[in-house]
Amino acid sequence: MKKKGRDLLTAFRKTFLTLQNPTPQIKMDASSERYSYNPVLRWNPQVEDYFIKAYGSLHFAQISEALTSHVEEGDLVAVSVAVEQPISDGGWGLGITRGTVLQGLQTDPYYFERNGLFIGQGTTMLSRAGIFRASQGIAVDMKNRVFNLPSFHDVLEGEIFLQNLPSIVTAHALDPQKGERVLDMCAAPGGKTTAIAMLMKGEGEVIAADRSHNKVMDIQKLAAEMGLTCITAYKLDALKAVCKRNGSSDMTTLCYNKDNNDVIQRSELRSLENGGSSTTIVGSNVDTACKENVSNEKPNERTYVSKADIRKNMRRMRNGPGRNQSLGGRVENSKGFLPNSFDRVLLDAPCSALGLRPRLFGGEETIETLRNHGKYQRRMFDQAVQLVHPGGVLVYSTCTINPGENEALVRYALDTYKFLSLAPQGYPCITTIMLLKNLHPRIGGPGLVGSCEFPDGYIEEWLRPGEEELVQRFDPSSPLDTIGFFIAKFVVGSKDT
Ligand SMILES: C[S@@+](CC[C@H](N)C(=O)[O-])C[C@H]1O[C@@H](n2cnc3c(N)ncnc32)[C@H](O)[C@@H]1O
Repeated sequence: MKKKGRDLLTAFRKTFLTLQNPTPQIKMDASSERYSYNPVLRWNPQVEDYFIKAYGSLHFAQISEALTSHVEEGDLVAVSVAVEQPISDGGWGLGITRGTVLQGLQTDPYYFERNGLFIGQGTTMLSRAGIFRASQGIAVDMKNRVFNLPSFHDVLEGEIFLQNLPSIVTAHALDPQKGERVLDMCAAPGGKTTAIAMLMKGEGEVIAADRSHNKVMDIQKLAAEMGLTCITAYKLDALKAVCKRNGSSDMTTLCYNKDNNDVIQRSELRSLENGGSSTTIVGSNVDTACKENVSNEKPNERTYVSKADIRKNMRRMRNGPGRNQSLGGRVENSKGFLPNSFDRVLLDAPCSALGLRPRLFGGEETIETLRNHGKYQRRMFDQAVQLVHPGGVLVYSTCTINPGENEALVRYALDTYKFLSLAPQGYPCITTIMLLKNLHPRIGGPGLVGSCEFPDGYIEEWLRPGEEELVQRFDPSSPLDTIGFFIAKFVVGSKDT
């Protein structure tokens, strides 16, 4: 292993890599000449502190990550790191990262356009999947470095998590508060879940659900890596997220009383969610609602500890919590949660992902499949809406530009659930400073008003005048240079009417 490559690995695993000379098999979307990204780094504040101390005036504040899914071993990639810039008030600012690298030859007039700091070119030693999976090895063998970058080795690993700007904005739109009970319904790999937990300063309960066992393990691993113990992850089908107690999922059942003392309220809730049983469940995750694999257990069955667990715990005691600390290979199943049992719910729905960039269209989506996404999302929304108590907040987001999955979902929601109203998402924001200061950024553009008639006569209704400014639509072709994304925030009113 070359020392240079090893030293740079940690940095480059989470650094901006873009295909510079794509292999002939890769075809770009004809309408898009460039690969562009707009990722923003979330810092663990202690690391930021350490980093600034360690590197003094260097002021690294962002490392952008934008590794296309098509990078294969042996590809030539451009590597950029975004840095903090001086701003007009004399301080340091995080200009929104633009890791934009145009494709083409060096003679291309846009060849050098990038707002990140271009640090050189290299050859990938692993595929993209390999780079993000491998815990050691060389990610990129730098062939052509512009200058010497200090090694990030052992400094940032497991401490930072990179996200697209709209994803970060989504967590801020949810605006979770300390001490609240928050559900992230389609949570894997846990990017927004961890952002939510960080906004809550680790105080409260963040429940992350996904239907995939392995993806739930990814959430657990990420939460453990980031030291976010307020996150509990479950395997759960979001289409069955509402737990039917005594055969009923009556939406008006109020399990959550805002006026009550929090502790009493939560213990009552747990009791209810465990079927009203007085059994005390010993061990972790007592907060699970209606758990399949716990609710019928006898207390003493929870005391069994496998040899593997003992070995793991010994390793942990010896090494302390590290990036490889995971909660184990077991994943808890959940049978769902009681109606009105959350302060806030995020439904970051599976979607057609037509906002992702670079988007290499394989022509796989048809009008029918796009409509099917919408139907699936509405069914999930029907569940989500039941889980938020009156006065709570529900945020719906997608990474698609398809109005049928965005504005049409909002229309459906407002027309179906009269107790829902769209909530403003914050103030216009031009720098990510607002994000870091926990202000509420409104960065995306307005939603689409009107409707669309399809050839088969089906009319898809979008937003009505006045509603467009209450949602955020991120257009990937806008100067903001983000992925395509959509965020709607609903406030839940009284469900009695
Ligand atoms: C857009 S991704 C979520 C990204 C995640 N919120 C983040 O920011 O890291 C959608 C997720 O929904 C999950 N999913 C799809 N159908 C589901 C279902 N019926 N129940 C629960 N999760 C589902 C997928 O496994 C996928 O992880």
